[in-house]
Amino acid sequence: MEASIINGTTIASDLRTSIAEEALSLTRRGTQPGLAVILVGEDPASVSYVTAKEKACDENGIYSREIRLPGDTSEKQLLDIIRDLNTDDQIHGILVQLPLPEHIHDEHIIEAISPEKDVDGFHPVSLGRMLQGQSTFLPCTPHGIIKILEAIEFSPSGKHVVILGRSNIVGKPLANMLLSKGKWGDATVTVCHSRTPNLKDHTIQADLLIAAVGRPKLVTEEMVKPGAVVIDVGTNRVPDESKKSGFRLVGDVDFDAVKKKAKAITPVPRGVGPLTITMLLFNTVQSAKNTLEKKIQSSR
Ligand SMILES: Nc1nc(=O)c2c([nH]1)NC[C@@H]1CN(c3ccc(C(=O)N[C@@H](CCC(=O)O)C(=O)O)cc3)C=[N+]21
Repeated sequence: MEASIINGTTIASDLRTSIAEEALSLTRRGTQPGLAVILVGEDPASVSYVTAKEKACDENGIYSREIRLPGDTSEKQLLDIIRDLNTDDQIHGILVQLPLPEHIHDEHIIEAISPEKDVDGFHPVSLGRMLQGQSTFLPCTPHGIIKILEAIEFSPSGKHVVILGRSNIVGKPLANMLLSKGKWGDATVTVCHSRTPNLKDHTIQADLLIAAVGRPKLVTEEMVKPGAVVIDVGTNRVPDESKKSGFRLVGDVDFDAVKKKAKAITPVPRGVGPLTITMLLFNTVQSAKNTLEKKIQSSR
């Protein structure tokens, strides 16, 4: 039997309905959630992601402020802008689109964002809180993957999950979430990476296989256990002359072959991507809620 194709767009739009309701309710109470998106340079992929994030804000009643800076912006200039946003009452979330130009250190920028506005969940404070199971902003892509698992009613508890990729934004935080105690954790987790020999020996054991490495068709049919759930986080742009844009988006999984073997699989596009943006909206609304809560506390 062929795998069911998980529709990320549908799952995302269901979640966005309640996010938009919360945003409206906060707005009525005088605190419209606001997101600042900073883009340095003109990388076409980054430009299109940033545009998608702003559109999603508009559609769900979240104020968005786009800050586009030239590619030769200095680290100091960028840090000054972040410091202003940290104390800006209209802004509850700050997102600096990665990757940044070579001359800017990602870590310096991420650490300058107030953890209270770190809606990407990349700040060391956010990651530390997550590691200890404290409440915090969860990184959007791993959190989105958990939402997909909830939607398809796949509980990772007691299952063997194999993650391909050890990035700070997907592989590492996701491994931690699936490992943590509770319904959407309690998994046995294996993390593989570019130095793992014999990948297939690991992937073939996976009840849940998650590919987040950025290599088209890395995951082939023979690497997948029959009946596994496969989540494809890859967003690789490959040249395609038949497209107006000149490229096509593909994941890390050989979709057409693997769908014959898996129980369920996410496509690219319209798989994980829409959930990533949704969880960014979720965190921004949560941050506005925290702000309002503090306002109420201090006026008592
Ligand atoms: N500070 C920061 N935070 C991020 O969250 C962040 C980042 N930097 N840098 C780049 C990556 C990538 N990323 C995506 C978000 C949405 C889609 C998405 O919605 N994709 C659509 C299609 C998009 C298209 O067609 O171009 C889909 O898969 O259906 C993809 C990728 C967020 N990132």
